[in-house]
Amino acid sequence: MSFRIQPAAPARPNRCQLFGPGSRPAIFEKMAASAADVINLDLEDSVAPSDKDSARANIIEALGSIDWGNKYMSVRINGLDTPYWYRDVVDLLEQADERLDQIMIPKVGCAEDVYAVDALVTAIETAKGRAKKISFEVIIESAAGIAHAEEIAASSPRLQAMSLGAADFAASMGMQTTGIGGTQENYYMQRGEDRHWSDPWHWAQAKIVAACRTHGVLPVDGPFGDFSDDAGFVAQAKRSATLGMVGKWAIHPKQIALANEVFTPSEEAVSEAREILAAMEDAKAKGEGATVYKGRLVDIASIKQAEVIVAQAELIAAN
Ligand SMILES: CC(=O)SCCNC(=O)CCNC(=O)[C@H](O)C(C)(C)COP(=O)(O)OP(=O)(O)OC[C@H]1O[C@@H](n2cnc3c(N)ncnc32)[C@H](O)[C@@H]1OP(=O)(O)O
Ligand SMILES: O=CC(=O)O
Ligand SMILES: [Mg+2]
Repeated sequence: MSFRIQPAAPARPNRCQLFGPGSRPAIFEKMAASAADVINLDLEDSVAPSDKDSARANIIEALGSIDWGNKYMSVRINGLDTPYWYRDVVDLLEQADERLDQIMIPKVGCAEDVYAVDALVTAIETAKGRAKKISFEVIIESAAGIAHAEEIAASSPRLQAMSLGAADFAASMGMQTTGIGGTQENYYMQRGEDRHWSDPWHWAQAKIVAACRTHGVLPVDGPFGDFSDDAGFVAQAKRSATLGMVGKWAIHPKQIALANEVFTPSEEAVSEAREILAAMEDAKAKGEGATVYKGRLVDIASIKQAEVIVAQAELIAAN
């Protein structure tokens, strides 16, 4: 470890973030009754410009009137390049009750984008005497966002999570696809007759995970648009979990259980992790730093790997 210790990310479950348009209040009760850890009520791209004002009012009303249980409540505001975002922040902070936990800032391109929202939020919180300091999450979904991922991850003590937004990201990068996440037909390796599909999102996800882990922020995988393709969703989620992401968005209720399952360590993984910790305790008692577990090397680094899995399982069990 560097002399600078890696900060811990917020200790709350974030396996699934369920999205719903703020202009569709009929689904809010269903969102509240779902098994998602985080609820994202949307004011941005799922809301038509003519519905922005009513969607804002719907969300403010619903935050106060619906029983959201222990869900972490986030509202996605409009981007800083629009005329809507300041009104989103002002109305939410002035009118929404303390049930609002977080604001999601989309299309963040640099640390100053977060700074601008932080300044406005801080002024309103102080003026209104709001007891709870709200947190932020950001979406990396542009060329500038991914280029500046690390400075964005360090941009504000309010920042708790960072998602990859595959749809806008693809558009900003000029990628030849209209798919939202998942396998891309033309992204493959060919050897003779054999074709293997590669993962075009991998490098951006890895960059986001590194930026987040450096600064104690939760890395999250964004939307998977084809909600008829469960196997594709699960494969994408498993790749994200393997890379270190803690959760994934659901843009349809059927994706919630899939995300929860992938981002909850299996009983098998947890018991293996506990066995590794026990094997390393035995090794330590014998004055050894390395030993053999099921025919493979485990050493002091294995303790840290196993602890990641046990800590994830304990966090989920406690919530
Ligand atoms: C690229 C991005 O920015 S992604 C993030 C922004 N996008 C969004 O927020 C979109 C969120 N999702 C949706 O709006 C909707 O799920 C849609 C438009 C994709 C599909 O909606 P529908 O056509 O109603 O889907 P469908 O008929 O399969 O719904 C099945 C049931 O789930 C409900 N449902 C649909 N979406 C949601 C949701 N997001 N949350 C909770 N319940 C929902 C429906 O009301 C329906 O309930 P019922 O069985 O009681 O009638
Ligand atoms: O906002 C999400 C995206 O994929 O774009
Ligand atoms: Mg987007």
